[in-house]
Amino acid sequence: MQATTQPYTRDRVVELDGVTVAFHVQDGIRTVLRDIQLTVDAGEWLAVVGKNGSGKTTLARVLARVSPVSKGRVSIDRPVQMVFQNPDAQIVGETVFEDLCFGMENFDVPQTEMPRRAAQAAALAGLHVPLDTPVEQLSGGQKQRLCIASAIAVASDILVWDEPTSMIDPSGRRQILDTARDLRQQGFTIVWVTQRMEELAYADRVVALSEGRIAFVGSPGEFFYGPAADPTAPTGPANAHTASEENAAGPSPCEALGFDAPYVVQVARRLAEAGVVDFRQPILLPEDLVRAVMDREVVDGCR
Ligand SMILES: Nc1ncnc2c1ncn2[C@@H]1O[C@H](COP(=O)(O)OP(=O)(O)OP(=O)(O)O)[C@@H](O)[C@H]1O
Repeated sequence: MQATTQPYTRDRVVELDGVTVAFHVQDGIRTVLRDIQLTVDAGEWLAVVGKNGSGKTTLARVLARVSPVSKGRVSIDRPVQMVFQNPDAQIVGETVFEDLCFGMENFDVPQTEMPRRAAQAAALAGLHVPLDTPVEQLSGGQKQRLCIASAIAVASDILVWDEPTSMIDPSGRRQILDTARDLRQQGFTIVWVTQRMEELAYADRVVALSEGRIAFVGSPGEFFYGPAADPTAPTGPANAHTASEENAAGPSPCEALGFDAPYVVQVARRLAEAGVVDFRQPILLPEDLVRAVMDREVVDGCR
């Protein structure tokens, strides 16, 4: 099974045209983003990766309209909210309800509308606690969900997540990813900034930044296996495993940019090189690999 089988509509909700962001620093001007051309479609999951300092957070802030640009055009047709790394830096209320109301007040949501919206947003974000729960009683994962609920409560359906899993444990990470996947299923547009390669499996597209420029745009399969691994490429799915073998010889875009591919991708590529598995779709998740191995028609030594 592919990780990204869910179709998304092709209505463009974000367009960056020639965006450059530069800051005045002590010894002159520092250009952090250079000539960025980027679109985001409604309902899409766009992952943004890059090394430290490559400009990911700045790009996220431009998308959320909290960072001005020095040059270029930003077109965004609806509210965008950010979900940050550190929930404590984002939470201002003493209770869940108070925190949700704070954001809604800033967006002029009528008082009478707030309880309904708060309850709905908390449920969508998977925050299943009474709304009068003190924030200090929430776990790290629940605080993240509160930040997500705050974003949803102000009627934003474009959520920009800036390394949301970087400060939480693996099980909390899994839950946040699942919440994002649920939201995407319900039509939310997700921009997911991360340095964790295994999280790219859930994206429709990956944008890789290097020194403030876009160094790669394509599917997660292309990112990890090379362009010919994309089943929609002209060679077609039937030839995809051959293409994967061809690509296996050279570095993938992921490797060329200095990242280690997720373990499952490394194993899949080795199995393909050894001729153990003919995968016709890029393997992105452990369950995809297990299925590809189970589905092979002939297993050496088991004829
Ligand atoms: N307001 C600012 N003034 C000057 N330099 C800045 C400013 N904001 C960001 N930078 C610099 O721009 C570069 C890119 O920063 P940014 O936070 O966008 O990168 P990043 O890819 O998100 O990095 P990380 O993964 O470390 O968070 C960094 O070198 C940073 O120091």
